[in-house]
Amino acid sequence: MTSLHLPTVWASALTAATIFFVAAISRWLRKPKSFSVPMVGADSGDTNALKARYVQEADQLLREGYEKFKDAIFQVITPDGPRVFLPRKFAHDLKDYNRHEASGMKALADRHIGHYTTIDHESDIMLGAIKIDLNRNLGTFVGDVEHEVAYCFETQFPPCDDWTPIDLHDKLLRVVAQASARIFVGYPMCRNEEWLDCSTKFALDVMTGGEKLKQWHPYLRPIAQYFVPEMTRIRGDHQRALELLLPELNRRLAEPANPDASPHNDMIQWMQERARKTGDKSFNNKELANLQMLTATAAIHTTRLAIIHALYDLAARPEYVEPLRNEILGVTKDSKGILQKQHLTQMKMLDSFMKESQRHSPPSVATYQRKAMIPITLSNGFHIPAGTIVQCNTNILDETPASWGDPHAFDGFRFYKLRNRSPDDVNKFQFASPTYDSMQFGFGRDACPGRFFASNQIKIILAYILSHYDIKFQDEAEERPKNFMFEVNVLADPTKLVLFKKISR
Ligand code: HEM
Repeated sequence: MTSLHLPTVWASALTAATIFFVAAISRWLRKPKSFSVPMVGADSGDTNALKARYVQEADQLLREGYEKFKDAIFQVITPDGPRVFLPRKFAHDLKDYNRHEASGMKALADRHIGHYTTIDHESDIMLGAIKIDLNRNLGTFVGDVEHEVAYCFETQFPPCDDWTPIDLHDKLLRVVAQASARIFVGYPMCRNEEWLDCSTKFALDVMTGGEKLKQWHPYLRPIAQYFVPEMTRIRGDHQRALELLLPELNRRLAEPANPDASPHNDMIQWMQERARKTGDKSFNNKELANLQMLTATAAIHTTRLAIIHALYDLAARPEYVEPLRNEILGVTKDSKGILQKQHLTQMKMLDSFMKESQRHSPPSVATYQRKAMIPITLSNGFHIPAGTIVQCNTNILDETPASWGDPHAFDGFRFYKLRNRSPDDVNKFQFASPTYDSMQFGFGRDACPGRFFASNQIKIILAYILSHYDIKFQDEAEERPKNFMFEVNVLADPTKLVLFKKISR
């Protein structure tokens, strides 16, 4: 017996020793390049402690940078080396460069070592389908999404006849994924369990796999990727997505051609039409499946997080429930509770609450990040060499304009009041309006193209919850749970449960 197992034991020991040895060399080989700007926390002199602080409390480091250096550019030590943070005003300089000169997508891809995690894939077809087709059709599928949301709550949520604890991270992942899939891949694919599983897990594999692979020196990553399980899964996810989509694509192919109108109005259709019109020869079913995964990755987790933040804010501030519920009932009263596009536009209090929630809990404290694809010189003379990633310090609440009121208070109807100030302000303060003072969706021509869709999805889901459930924390006096940071990303506390109870009618 023992002799039979010896080779296995030796092989495992050798593999472990090799991994340890290669990882040690990997750390030793890494020589971070510094920039000639002041560094936050330099006086502490403890580089490892600074790196750990960046991972767990980047928001505080950026605040320290803001307080110490105010209008000046500074750098922060991170596990990936020093990173340059620009005061928010430099977003004005950067927005004049096009996406091939200063790229948000490339910055994101680099962050998650997109060459390996497969997200370094910029596609005009995908961007066009989101920026143009999705936004143009927003009004037409409010009812479809609402229907899918209702179906999801009926099938995925417990009855909630009495107060029932709900893990929002888990349940809302399903609701958002399915409601988004209704528009991305259409019905009945949006109810395909395997598709939902594949399209939601892919993003998690990209995040986790990327972080694990980043521990290795770039020279070693081509080999190290085979030691990271998530990297293997990512390769499998693409194949699985294609296999799952194929029956749907073949079913559509077999349908009789309709020269007047396609029976489908979804992202599959828009992507295929764009490829046909542009004659893009590289577009095939495999590429379509990849683009669907990328779209889901950009859409689902961001939207889910915004809803969780809003529900935490609502559970901690129950005084907002009644006015919001009244607004929803009021705007839908003539349509027997069935939502239409104009109802979403009319939900101005809800829109304001969402925006205030996002102001306090943005997706990231540095939402404006760009990779310089060419050398760039900022208006103060600071030179950004090609290949460098810079980001703006976009979430310093003290920089809020004085006319917005107390910058640190949570005022759920802050933007509702601002919108009512004058006709010019009606659009400026909407949830989906990125401005210099409100960069949660980025800024300029490359600001998030999915923000209008996200705004609708969030409203539909929150309106459903407010109309069907009461919600509260276990301990009613409980404060809003503190957010967690992972580097510059702001995450909602994943341990917190919210109690739901069906409203009796
Ligand atoms: C609450 C939900 C969402 C938030 C907070 C969010 C946030 C962001 C941010 C901050 C950016 C970077 C913008 C910049 O650097 O200027 C971005 C880019 C992007 N988002 Fe979103 N997003 C959300 C939902 C969505 C949805 C639903 C989709 C797809 C339907 C989407 C697709 C994209 C794409 C494709 C980009 C890259 C745009 C480009 O580089 O031109 N996002 N998003």
